[in-house]
Amino acid sequence: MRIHAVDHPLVAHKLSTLRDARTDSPTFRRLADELVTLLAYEATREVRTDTVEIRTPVTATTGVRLSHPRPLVVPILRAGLGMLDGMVRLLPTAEVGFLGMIRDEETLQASTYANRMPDDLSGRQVYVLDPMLATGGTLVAAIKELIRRGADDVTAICLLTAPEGVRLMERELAGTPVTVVTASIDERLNEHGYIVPGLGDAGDRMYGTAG
Ligand SMILES: O=P(O)(O)OC[C@H]1O[C@H](OP(=O)(O)OP(=O)(O)O)[C@H](O)[C@@H]1O
Ligand SMILES: O=c1cc[nH]c(=O)[nH]1
Ligand SMILES: [Mg+2]
Repeated sequence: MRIHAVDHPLVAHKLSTLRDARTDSPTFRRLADELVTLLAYEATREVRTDTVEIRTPVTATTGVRLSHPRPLVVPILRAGLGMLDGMVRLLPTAEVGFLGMIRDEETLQASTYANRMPDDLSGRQVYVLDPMLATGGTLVAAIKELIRRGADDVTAICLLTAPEGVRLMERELAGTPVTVVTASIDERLNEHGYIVPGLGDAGDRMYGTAG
């Protein structure tokens, strides 16, 4: 497993406003959308392409186009849904699958309540969207399911990650073709499993359901 923390002033600027407890839901959604597009630029660096012949108004030349089969984008509901538009803006021809997962607030164990993805992912590049990698339970379970279905190249885009979650991913997904692209590796988890300094509950902040 590889992890890549994107070091860019625009990412840091947008992330700081996203973290701010005073940022309202509409602004939070807009910033999450903008951030995922910036992270997706890095995350798609190795998207598969084919060489094609093209003709400009001046001459014949070669170009590239995205390979078939098309990449699959999988947002993890709820909060990952807020990253989908920003991702498909860069990959408009991608296919989209859905995983609904929820973390128990007491045990911090993740469970799956919705699963709508192609059964056979053999030879597919997959991009998983989840803003928060905290304990790592959610993302490890999601990626194991993708690999079980045959995915041979998985990239997770997470706005924030915690070192504890990164370590779980490294342990559970050792030797698998998985990359995590993130805007930040934060300090730690608190006693409730929240990322510190973090941004709170991403789903609640995105959809205005906190409190
Ligand atoms: O790394 P973990 O410890 O598993 O935690 C991360 C998960 O927690 C949040 O989802 P949540 O369960 O709050 O669901 P929601 O998106 O519907 O709010 C977040 O969006 C991740 O999916
Ligand atoms: O800090 C955290 C941890 C898990 N899920 C969130 O939404 N936020
Ligand atoms: Mg939540």
